[in-house]
Amino acid sequence: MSFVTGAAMRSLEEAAFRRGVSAESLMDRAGEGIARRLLDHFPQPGRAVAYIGKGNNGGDALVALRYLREAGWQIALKAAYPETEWGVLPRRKRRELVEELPNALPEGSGPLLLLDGLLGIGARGTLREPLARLAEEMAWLRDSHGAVVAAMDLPSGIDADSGEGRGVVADLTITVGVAKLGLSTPAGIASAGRILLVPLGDLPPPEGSALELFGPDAFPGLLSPRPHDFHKGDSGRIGLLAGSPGMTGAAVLAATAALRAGAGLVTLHVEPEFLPSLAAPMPPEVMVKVSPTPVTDAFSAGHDALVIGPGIANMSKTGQADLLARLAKPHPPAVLDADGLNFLATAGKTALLDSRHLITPHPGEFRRLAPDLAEKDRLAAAVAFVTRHPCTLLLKGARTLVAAPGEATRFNPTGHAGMASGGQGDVLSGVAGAFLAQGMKPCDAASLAAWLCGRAAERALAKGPVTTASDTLDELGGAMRDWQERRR
Ligand SMILES: NC(=O)C1=CN([C@@H]2O[C@H](COP(=O)(O)OP(=O)(O)OC[C@H]3O[C@@H](n4cnc5c(N)ncnc54)[C@H](O)[C@@H]3O)[C@@H](O)[C@H]2O)[C@@H](O)CC1
Ligand SMILES: [K+]
Repeated sequence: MSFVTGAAMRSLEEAAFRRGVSAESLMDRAGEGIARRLLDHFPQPGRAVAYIGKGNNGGDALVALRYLREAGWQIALKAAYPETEWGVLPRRKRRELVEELPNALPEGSGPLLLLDGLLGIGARGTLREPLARLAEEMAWLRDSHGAVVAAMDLPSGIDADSGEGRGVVADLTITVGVAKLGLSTPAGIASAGRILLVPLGDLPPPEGSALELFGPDAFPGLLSPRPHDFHKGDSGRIGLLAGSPGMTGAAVLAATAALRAGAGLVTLHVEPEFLPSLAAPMPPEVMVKVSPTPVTDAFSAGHDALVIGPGIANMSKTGQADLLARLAKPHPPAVLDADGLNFLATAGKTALLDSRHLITPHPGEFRRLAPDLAEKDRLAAAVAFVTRHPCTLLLKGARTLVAAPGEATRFNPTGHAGMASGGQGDVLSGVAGAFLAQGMKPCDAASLAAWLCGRAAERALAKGPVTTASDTLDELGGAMRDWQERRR
């Protein structure tokens, strides 16, 4: 699913109108789809307040409100203008709600959800009164009452193309038809929160987009159920070069993540002096192979994929030299993370990266690999990097990007700021390694790993606002189910 400008979205709508589709039927399906996404996220009924302007964006919120009420939610309406000033469709959608709606916060328990229907793609310039006052009220309820803001189509007041503009800051943005380009920019990312898409058959995304919103709707079948005669040889063997004294946790997290993502066999290769600290904390399912040359062993053991880098800062100099030499020769597909990438950068060997390599740098590691690209915007930098070095790049940051030669760059919508903590990258590299070992294309393995880790961290929000890497691990299985059920 691609990203489009506001003008391209209008063209898609107009093409649908020419085919005889009515604006009202689009709105009905948009509002219903938005409500379904919300009910997936909030299975327990709570309180929902729609904040609306006079345009069709408010119509989407009114339709969604009706479905929420049917699901047992208490509802209320805060309208910026008298009903006589609204557009035709929002007025009609208001009448379909029939009863008078309170304009005060509903009593009761459960989540307090604010549906931001002030402005959609019709927004021009800074949010003006009386909408600005309602946006401030939403921000106040979010900051001081734990309210969750769900933006209809895009956060009100931001520009659909650039994401610029001060307006509503949402926790989730449920975008209709095709995701708006402004949601993918740094400014848009800061306003949108989690992006969810309501695809509409009558608004098909244009072909050949440079940036795609990654998710189960766009990539069905990546995690199909296993056939009944599946055995562990089919699920992939991973060789892991990870961990060192003082950094054993990185190896444990990567190994456990690989197993939880379905790897059949995980073997950790270690030097004899690292064995005492690394063997003890490993889960019992992990094989530990000791040798004076763990790098050589890992590369020649017949593994289906390698995961290299989490916590290997203290690897011996001979080990590092061996690693760089091995990476330049034929070998199974490999995830390169953390110190694995730092060794490459320090040795000036970034040029050896090619299609066998899936690299997972955070912005600091990326800067070391390509200092000249660091000042470019993230999308341009990612594309320039894989054009220069034909590998798969998973670039972490506020919204992970996955770029690979010949592929549209993928934008991962899952995850949240509460997962900004050590160890999450180790989990990600283990999950990506498991999918590589199962024969998945590197850009699919990378995107799916990013989606699942982010989704797992979202599930962990039930425990509290901060998500540790162990919390993410605990929720990986549930995230895989969410993907298979295409509910998120
Ligand atoms: N057109 C369609 O067929 C569909 C539209 N849909 C929804 O409709 C939205 C677009 O609706 P509209 O075109 O009615 O536009 P909006 O609902 O985004 O708002 C337009 C109104 O906002 C006012 N306005 C613009 N900028 C303002 C600012 N900075 N401060 C205060 N007021 C401002 C305008 O004067 C106008 O009255 C989409 O984003 C989507 O949510 C969906 O229902 C799907 C179908
Ligand atoms: K909105």
